[in-house]
Amino acid sequence: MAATRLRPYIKSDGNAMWVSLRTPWFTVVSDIVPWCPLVNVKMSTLRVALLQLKGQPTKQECISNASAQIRLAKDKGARLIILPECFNSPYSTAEFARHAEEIPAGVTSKALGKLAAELGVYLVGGTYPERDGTKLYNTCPVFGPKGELLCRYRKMHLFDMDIPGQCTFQESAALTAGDELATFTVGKFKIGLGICYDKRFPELTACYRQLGCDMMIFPSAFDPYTGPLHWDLLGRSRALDNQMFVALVSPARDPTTEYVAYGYSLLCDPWGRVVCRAREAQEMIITDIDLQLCEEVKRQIPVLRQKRGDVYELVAKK
Ligand SMILES: NC(=O)CCC(=O)C(=O)O
Repeated sequence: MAATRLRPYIKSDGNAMWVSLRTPWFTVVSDIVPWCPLVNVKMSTLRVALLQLKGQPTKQECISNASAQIRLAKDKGARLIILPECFNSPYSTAEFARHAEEIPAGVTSKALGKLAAELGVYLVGGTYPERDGTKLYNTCPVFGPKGELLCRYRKMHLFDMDIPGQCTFQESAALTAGDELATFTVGKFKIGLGICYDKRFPELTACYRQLGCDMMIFPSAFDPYTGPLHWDLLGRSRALDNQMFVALVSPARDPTTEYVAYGYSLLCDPWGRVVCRAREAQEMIITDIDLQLCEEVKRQIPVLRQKRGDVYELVAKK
């Protein structure tokens, strides 16, 4: 029997399927090839995994734990996989220098790049302390499916907070602040990067919106004191203001560490809804996000188009 020649067909609900080349566009349903791997894969969707990882005693163990979870995420079909802030070292100003490494020459970048290439995924490497000459940064690298470093984002707003008796942290005592936005694309998705405290600065996410991003990713290690009040609120606000998806990815909560991270990693949609959320322990949350939702919300509530550029303006200087 002669092999059937196929072409992709996108249904009105956005789902894609293969159909015979001979099939007229309007009679497609009767001619579906049932075993086709494209069936039920929406061209506008992206499967995202948020890995809420538990810290481990050594850097090598952190990398091994992350690698095992990344493999699991790939098995579940994730194309974009996100790790938390400071996933391979303690979140501590006293420890940053000891754990810092060059990016992408260091051991963590090499391991993540190799794994991204082996699995063919986009891997947002959470953050780890980066050494560049005499300077240290809190940096989020992104590796593409060929293992290449797609971009890096250096935390721009350093976490200097002092709530006596609750949380005192001075990241600026140990680190230099970055001053560049960083974006990458996965299919049709343009994605912007920030790190934890950065989400308190609405202008930053708005700048990414101006660049055309439909998703923001914030590897984070939020404090358990501010977490219950501000974590959801900030994620949802950035999503709603900018009509985009927002992923907040935390380490698992571990009460035995000096700095305790909040946990509760979550993903918000352009309506400002929390789509899925982890609890406190190590956990993977995985979901499909759909670009059409951004388009729909932008059409239905056109706040982005209705900004009054004649009265006020947001200017990205870099
Ligand atoms: N890692 C961070 O930047 C923590 C930010 C935080 O806890 C906050 O309340 O903001």
